[in-house]
Amino acid sequence: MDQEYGLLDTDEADAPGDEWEEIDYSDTEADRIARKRDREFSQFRERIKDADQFKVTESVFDEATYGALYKLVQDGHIDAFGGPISTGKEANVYTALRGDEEVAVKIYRINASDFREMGEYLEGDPRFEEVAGNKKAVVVGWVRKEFANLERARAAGVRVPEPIAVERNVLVMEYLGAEDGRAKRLAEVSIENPETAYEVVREYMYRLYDAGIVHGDLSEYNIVVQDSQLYVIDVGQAVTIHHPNSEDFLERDCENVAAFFNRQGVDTDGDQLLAYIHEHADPREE
Ligand SMILES: Nc1ncnc2c1ncn2[C@@H]1O[C@H](COP(=O)(O)OP(=O)(O)OP(=O)(O)O)[C@@H](O)[C@H]1O
Repeated sequence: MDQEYGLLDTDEADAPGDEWEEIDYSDTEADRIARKRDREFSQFRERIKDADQFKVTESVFDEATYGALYKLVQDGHIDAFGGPISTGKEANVYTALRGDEEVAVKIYRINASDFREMGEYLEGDPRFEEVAGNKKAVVVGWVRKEFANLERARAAGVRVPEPIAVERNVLVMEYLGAEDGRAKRLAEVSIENPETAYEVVREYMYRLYDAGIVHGDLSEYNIVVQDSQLYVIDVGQAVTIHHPNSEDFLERDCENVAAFFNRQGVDTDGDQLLAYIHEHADPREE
């Protein structure tokens, strides 16, 4: 790990001498605790704002995002921030430390997110019925959906990053790495045995569908390789089979995946892959 981490010490406000200046004896104990917490939070926010690794991507953070990061630090899910792994349209992904384990932190930008489109992906999902056309609620629902989809995919036997914590628009998950940084996307590596890789991805697609979900954006860009194993990422937009377009999404995923492996020399196409999944799966209806 040669990544630079900005260590976060949320106890800094406890430094000797710090707590005596502002004591007002008319305060209740609760007032004093609240003021101390406010002070610690603003110090935390200033440190994050000043941190070099966030300067390039500073537009990520609205006030409530600082609050979410602070909560994750206090709850012990993040101890130090590393650098950015990816700056996407809707979310940025950073490395961070949790104890001495490296984790990935995906931060959705409430303002930049195309929440109308996101809202469409929540449609028909019984787990997120209560999320209406409210932008913040949609983004927060989306992140919770990504967390829940990661859990469901894992339970179905699909390799995905282990979800660790979710707080408002921030998701903490297992970091997938290689010797020289983040794990490479399938599109970035030369595949030794495309036939086997195809069979693994086909099995993953079948298992997801059997568990009642469809990825909805599956391609060589959302499958990564760590230690010769394939992992599916970016399951935020994955829908349950209740979604009115779930079959169209499955068909599109099959087209994209089959086209990629076809270019690698595997004799397949979208129709064959779709037929395989339909033939083998008995989707769960919950
Ligand atoms: N858990 C992880 N471990 C390591 N790298 C990750 C992890 N999650 C995401 N990444 C990296 O960050 C990139 C973006 O992640 P992801 O696809 O989840 O976000 P996104 O904002 O939807 O991206 P995009 O806008 O490019 O579709 C991935 O292609 C991958 O390289």
